[in-house]
Amino acid sequence: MSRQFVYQDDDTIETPFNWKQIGRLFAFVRPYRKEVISVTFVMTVFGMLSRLAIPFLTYKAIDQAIQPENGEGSTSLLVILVVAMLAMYGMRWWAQRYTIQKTNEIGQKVIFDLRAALFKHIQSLSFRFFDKRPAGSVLVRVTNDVNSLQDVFTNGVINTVIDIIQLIGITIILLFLEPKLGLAVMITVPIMFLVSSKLRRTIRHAWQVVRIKQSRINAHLNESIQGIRVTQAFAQERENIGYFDGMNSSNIRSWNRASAFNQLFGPVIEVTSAIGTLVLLLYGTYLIKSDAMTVGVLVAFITYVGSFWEPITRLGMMYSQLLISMSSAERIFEFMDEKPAVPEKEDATRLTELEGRVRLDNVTFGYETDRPALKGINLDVKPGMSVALVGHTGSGKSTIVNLLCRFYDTVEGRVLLDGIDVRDVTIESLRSQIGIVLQDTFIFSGTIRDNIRYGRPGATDAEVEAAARSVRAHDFIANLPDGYDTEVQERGNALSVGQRQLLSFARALLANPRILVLDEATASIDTETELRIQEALGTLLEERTSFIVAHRLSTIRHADMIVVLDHGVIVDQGNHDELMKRPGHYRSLVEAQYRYLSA
Ligand SMILES: Nc1ncnc2c1ncn2[C@@H]1O[C@H](COP(=O)(O)OP(=O)(O)OP(=O)(O)O)[C@@H](O)[C@H]1O
Repeated sequence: MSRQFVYQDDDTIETPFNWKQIGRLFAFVRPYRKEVISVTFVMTVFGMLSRLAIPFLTYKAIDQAIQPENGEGSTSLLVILVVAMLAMYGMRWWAQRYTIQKTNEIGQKVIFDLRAALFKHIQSLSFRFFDKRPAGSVLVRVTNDVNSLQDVFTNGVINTVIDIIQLIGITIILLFLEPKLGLAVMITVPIMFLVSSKLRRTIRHAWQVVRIKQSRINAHLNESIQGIRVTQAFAQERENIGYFDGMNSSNIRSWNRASAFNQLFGPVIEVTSAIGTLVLLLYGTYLIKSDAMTVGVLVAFITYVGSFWEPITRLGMMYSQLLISMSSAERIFEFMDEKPAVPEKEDATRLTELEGRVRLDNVTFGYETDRPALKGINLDVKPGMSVALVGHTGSGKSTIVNLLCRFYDTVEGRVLLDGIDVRDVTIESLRSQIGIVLQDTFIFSGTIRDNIRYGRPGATDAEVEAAARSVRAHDFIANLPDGYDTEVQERGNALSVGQRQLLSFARALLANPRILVLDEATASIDTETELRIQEALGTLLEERTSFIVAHRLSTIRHADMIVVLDHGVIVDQGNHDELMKRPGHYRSLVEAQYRYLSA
C-alpha cells in the first residue's frame, strides 16, 4: 500500500471516560455561573411550578369541580381552576422562552471563550509541535471539535440542572400522591441505567473513530489545497480525488456506525417508559377498583408520569450528546495540555537593547533524538559582524538560525546573546531583537502596508515607505493598482516570489532588529535586484550583527566571517580571502560555482 498521505495524530482512543475532563469543560461555564443560576431559578420557579401545578389543578377540577365524591359539581370552582390553568400555561411559555434565549447566549459565550483559549494556547506552542502535526488536524480542533461542544453548552448545562430538579420534584410528588404506585413506576429506572451504561463504552469509542476520520479529512484537504499546483502540474488530480473519496466514505461509514449506536438510547428509554406506563395502568386500575384511589389521582398520576419520563428522555439524550462531545473535549484538552517545547522560565528577564554579540558554546542539537543536526558547535560573533553560513544542503545552516531565535532548545551547550543565555530571557523580548527573512516568505491577507508593518505595528506610513525604498521594493509597490493599499490574499499568491521577498526585507528592516537573519533570503531575487539590495543592506548590516544563509557566492563573499558547515560540524571559518588561500570545502564550493557559471 502507498505510504503517501499518512497523517500522524490522534491515537488517544483507549483513555478512560474521564469525569475530570467534564469538570474541566464545565470550568468554562464558571464565569457565567450567576447567569446560569438566574436562568435555573426562573425555570424552576415559574416553569416548573406551572408544570407541576397543571396536573394538580386537573385533579382538583375532576375530583372537586366536575365529579366530587359528595355533592354537586361547582361551575364557579371549575372556571377559577381553568383560569388558573391558563395563567400557568402563559407562565410556562414565558419561562421557556426566557430560558432558551439565555441558554443560547451563555452557550455562545462559553464556546467563544473555549475557542479563544485554544487559539491562544496554540500560538504559544513551539515549532516542534507543528513539525509533528498536519495543519488541517490543528484546524479541525479549533473549528469542528469546538463546534461539537456547542450543543452541550447551549442546551446542555442549564437543561440538565432543570431536568434534575424537575425529576426530583416529580418523584417527591408521585411518592406523596400514592407511594405504592410511585414506587411501582420507578422500578424500571435502574434497568434503564444498566442498559445505557453497557452501551456507553461502544458509543464513545465509535465517536472517537469519527473524530479521527474527520481530522484526517481536514489534514488531507489542507494539504491538497496547499499543494494544488504540484498536483495539477504532475496531473495527479485523479489519484487525489480517489484518495479523498476513500477517506470520505470511511468517514461516513464510521459516522453511520456511531450514530446507529447512539440511536439505541432512544428505544431503551422508550421501552422502559412503556413498561412503566403499563405497570401504572394495571396497578392503578386495581387500586381504583379496590377503592384505594380516585380516578382524579390516576389522571394526575398519568400526567406526572409523562413529566417524569420527559426529563429522563432529555437527560438520556444529553448523555449521548455528552459522549459525542467528550471525544472532542478530549482532543481539545490534549492540545491544551501540550506544553511549549521551549518553555519560558518563570523568572525570565526582559532582554534589554542588545549590543549584538552572539556565542554558540559547544552546541549540540537534533530534531530527533538519534539524529544530531549540529554537533559541538562553537562560534563567537562580535557585535556588528556579518556571518555567512555555507555548506551543503542539510548541513545544519538553518538549524543554527533556529537555535539563535530559540525556535528549538539546544540538547547540549548554550546560545548566548551579549553573554546572556537565550533560555533566561522572555521569548518575546528575544525575538523582538532578531529580524528574520526566510526564503518562503509568508504574506498575510491584508494590504501591502499591513504586511510591511507586521514587525512593528506602531510604524508610521512614512516609515513603512522608507523601509520599502531602502530595499528597492517601493517601485514595484507604486506600480500596483492601489500602491501600498493594494490588498494581497493569504500567502500573497498574486505577487512574484521575488516581490514577496522584497516585502519581507522591508518588514524585517522596519522592525529595526539588533540581529538580522537572512535565510536563503535572496535566492529568488534576480542578480540585478540583489546587487541593489546589497547596497541598501550595506548600511543596515553595518550597525547590526547579521547571519546570512546562502548558496550564492555573490551574497556571501563580503561577509566578515564565513562559517563552513558539513554534516552538522564546523569544518572551516574565516573571510573569503583567507578561505580561498587554503584547499577545503569552501574553495571547492566556490570553484564548483565558477565552473558551473562558465559552463
Ligand atoms: N523540522 C525538522 N524535523 C526533523 N529534521 C529536520 C527538521 N528540519 C531540518 N531537519 C534535518 O536537520 C538537518 C539540518 O537541516 P538544516 O535545515 O539546518 O539544513 P541546511 O543546511 O539549512 O540545508 P538547506 O541548505 O537545504 O536549507 C537535515 O538533515 C534535516 O533533514
